Amino acid sequence: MKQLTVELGERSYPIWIGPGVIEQLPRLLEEAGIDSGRKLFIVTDEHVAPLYLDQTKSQLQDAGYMVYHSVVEAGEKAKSLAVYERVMTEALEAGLDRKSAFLALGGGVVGDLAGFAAATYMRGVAFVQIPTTLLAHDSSVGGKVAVNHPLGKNIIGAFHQPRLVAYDTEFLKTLPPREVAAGFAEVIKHGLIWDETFVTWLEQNAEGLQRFEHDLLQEALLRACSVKVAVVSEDEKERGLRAILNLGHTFGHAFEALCGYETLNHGEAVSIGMVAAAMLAERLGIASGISARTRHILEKYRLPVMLPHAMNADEIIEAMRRDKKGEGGKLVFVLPTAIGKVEIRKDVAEEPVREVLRALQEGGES
Ligand SMILES: NC(=O)c1ccc[n+]([C@@H]2O[C@H](COP(=O)([O-])OP(=O)(O)OC[C@H]3O[C@@H](n4cnc5c(N)ncnc54)[C@H](O)[C@@H]3O)[C@@H](O)[C@H]2O)c1
Ligand SMILES: O=C(O)C(=O)C[C@@H](O)[C@H](O)[C@H](O)COP(=O)(O)O
Ligand SMILES: [Zn+2]
Repeated sequence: MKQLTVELGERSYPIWIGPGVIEQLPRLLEEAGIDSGRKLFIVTDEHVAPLYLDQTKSQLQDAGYMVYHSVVEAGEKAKSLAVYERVMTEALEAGLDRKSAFLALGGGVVGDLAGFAAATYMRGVAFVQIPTTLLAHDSSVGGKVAVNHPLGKNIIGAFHQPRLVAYDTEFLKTLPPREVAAGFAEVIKHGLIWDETFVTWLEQNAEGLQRFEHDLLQEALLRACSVKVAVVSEDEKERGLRAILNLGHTFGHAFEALCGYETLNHGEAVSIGMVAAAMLAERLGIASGISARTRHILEKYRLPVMLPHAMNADEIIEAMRRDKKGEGGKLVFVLPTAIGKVEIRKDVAEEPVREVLRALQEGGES
């Protein structure tokens, strides 16, 4: 197993990646200062629970922890205030105190939800990420935790860093193909914002990576997580640099919200959003020839590059004006200037954005 470290002074923490990490969990918890004898509260979802909850729970119980759990519905709908309230009720009923810890066993939905519960339970308790999706190489690192509001993605949230990320890559073997593709959207994003050589490597190894060939998968996760680690270690609370991790997300979050968090999953919405960002950059004259390559790599990973059905442009723009990166309702985008390089553009005019939205629904551009 390999280790990366998020460097945040006294809140620094390790990310352990590899097959069999879960068997080391009790030791890793001890090393993170979460001693046996404490109460642990695992939040997981209805797909992950039958696969990995018993195994995880019994290892922790054998090591002397008192373990409780909550199983939430699968999918984005669980990132809601209603589900958050239920999780809090169950944690209170289990008698969790300030020395207890929340463990997120699942994908980004469970990670964001459990993390927000941990950030707010008795004003904040310890939190551990045990990611089970490919996409969660991104969501489990960096401490952004949140639930959604019908009017906006991740609007109710906090920054609350985990004490530890324990990423057992064996868990990925049961992921459905659609979720594998969604995970690659954020892997590709980490290349597009930071490192053209990583993008080229992802293009060259697309088949082997999608078959989850061990060495390739390990390398992809380490390279993608390293980008996230570098950015978060420099700008934990998104005062500046961290916003680059939002490539494709101004568009993507609006698409997700307007689908009622149903038709498109996060990775798919970000995929279309990254194509939109590349097209917008070309229209604004800050990049050329990048949208075709962006579209091409995403298609290689079986990701959508067009909106699946008609969406109202006024509503998309209204949702984008509520994006957390913006001030005073201005349209703010992370835009590529080349493959591997991005910049943040504040106060983008509406017309080029509308043109891009039209092209995304009508057949795109060559
Ligand atoms: N906090 C962050 O920095 C950050 C970063 C990226 C994304 N996110 C958030 O993450 C969420 C998306 O995460 P996701 O794509 O992991 O979605 P998810 O958590 O909904 O998981 C996707 C699906 O896969 C199932 N699943 C999970 N692990 C499995 C496994 N090992 N085997 C079989 N099925 C499994 C789940 O039950 C679910 O149906 C979004 O809400 C997004 O906003 C947060
Ligand atoms: O960690 C970050 O910062 C990111 O932007 C990573 C994104 O992939 C992720 O979807 C994040 O939750 C978006 O954050 P938000 O602040 O735009 O809600
Ligand atoms: Zn994302």
